[in-house]
Amino acid sequence: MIHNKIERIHSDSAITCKLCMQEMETLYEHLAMSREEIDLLDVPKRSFTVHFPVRMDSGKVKMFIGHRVQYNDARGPTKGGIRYHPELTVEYLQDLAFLMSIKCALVDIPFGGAKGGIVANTKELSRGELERVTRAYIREIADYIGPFKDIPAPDVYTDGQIMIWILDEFEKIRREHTPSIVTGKPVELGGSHVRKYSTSLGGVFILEEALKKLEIDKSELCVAVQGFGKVGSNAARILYEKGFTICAVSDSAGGIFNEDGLNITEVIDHKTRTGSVIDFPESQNITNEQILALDCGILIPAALSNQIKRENVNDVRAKVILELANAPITMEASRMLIDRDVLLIPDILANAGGVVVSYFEWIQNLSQDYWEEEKVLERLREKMKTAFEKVYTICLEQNCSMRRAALQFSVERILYAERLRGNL
Ligand SMILES: NC(=O)c1ccc[n+]([C@@H]2O[C@H](COP(=O)([O-])OP(=O)(O)OC[C@H]3O[C@@H](n4cnc5c(N)ncnc54)[C@H](O)[C@@H]3O)[C@@H](O)[C@H]2O)c1
Repeated sequence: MIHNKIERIHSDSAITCKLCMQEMETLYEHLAMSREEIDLLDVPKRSFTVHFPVRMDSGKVKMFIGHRVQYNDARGPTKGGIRYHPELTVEYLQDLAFLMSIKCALVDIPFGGAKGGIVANTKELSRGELERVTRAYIREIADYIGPFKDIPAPDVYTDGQIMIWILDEFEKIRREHTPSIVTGKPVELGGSHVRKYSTSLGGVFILEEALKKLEIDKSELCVAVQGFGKVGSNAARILYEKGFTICAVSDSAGGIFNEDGLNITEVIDHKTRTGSVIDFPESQNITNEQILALDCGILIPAALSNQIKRENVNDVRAKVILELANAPITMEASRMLIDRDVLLIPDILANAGGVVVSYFEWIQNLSQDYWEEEKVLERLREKMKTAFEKVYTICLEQNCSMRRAALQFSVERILYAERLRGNL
């Protein structure tokens, strides 16, 4: 079950990459980029594969494959997750690392993009094997990572515990404490407050900015959230606490609707008790197709990719869509929504809050000055607000979609850094 979910999230990122790569090709033409500029952006700076033996619980030794891609470091050390997946390929990691470069530039944090991982099915590893595989991988790549070279983070099927094994192995090799080598650590060992809900909160800040631009008061619209996992439930909770009316939420079993609003604190309790949001008292059960078609004003897809497509796009009635999931809307459906003047806030902007708080964790580790939750919140708000302003301005000036504006803005920032360095 868990593994199926991981497969889906893995393929979600593949779809995001594909969509962005398609959009990039039209962007190259739009910006009339030179051959040198395209060539420089087209390839990762460093991309490598390591092979290493690990002793399994059976006593036998098994060979594993690991990859790491450091895409573009013009703006700073590279940053990106480590995922464990049986179908991981270096080509796919290159696309993901490129997207990380774009996201970091978009929210103006001084990092380039990276991505890496191990070809492994974690379902088939014991905890001890998982630890030995992680440590062996880090020994192989230790010369190429570091707080000012490349900083890993959690991704699909890796978590805070794995980050701590990475930290510990790296510190053993270096023989000194280096908490800034990795982000996504538990707060007790150098992690940052807010990290657990940073993606959702970053998206909420962006949504608030969008509503200001549209001169819409939160009391005028209600919100529907598709997906009630880490990202969706935190987004619903934060919006509810801020006084938004959340009229519908859903998970893989289905959704619930109450036009007067749901008490999200109680919905979270109900889901913890029963395993799903459905059958919540004082609400009507609906399907996942129906939630997308509600007359809700604000729609937040926070589940899987490809949820809104040609077949159902005409049913969508929201005025604002915040893409917290990766690639929840196909390119064709996106165009149709934009033609209908729906404000579509793209995933690369809407869900960038996670990497911003990773950056804050890195700063706190380097300075050994740990921030209160309030300070993290304020600084996250500032970063997201600034990124939104820049993207929205381009969008208005060039009459283009927010996705195009976001990609354009990031690419121009990266190319500018390359020019300053004399690489162009
Ligand atoms: N976790 C992060 O920080 C992060 C960052 C960036 C992007 N994302 C993206 O956000 C999305 C959600 O990630 P998450 O970490 O919350 O995952 P999660 O596994 O915690 O939650 C996924 C939720 O979607 C629900 N779901 C599954 N199938 C569904 C369906 N057909 N209809 C409606 N709901 C369905 C599940 O029941 C669950 O509630 C993914 O696209 C992920 O790539 C997550």
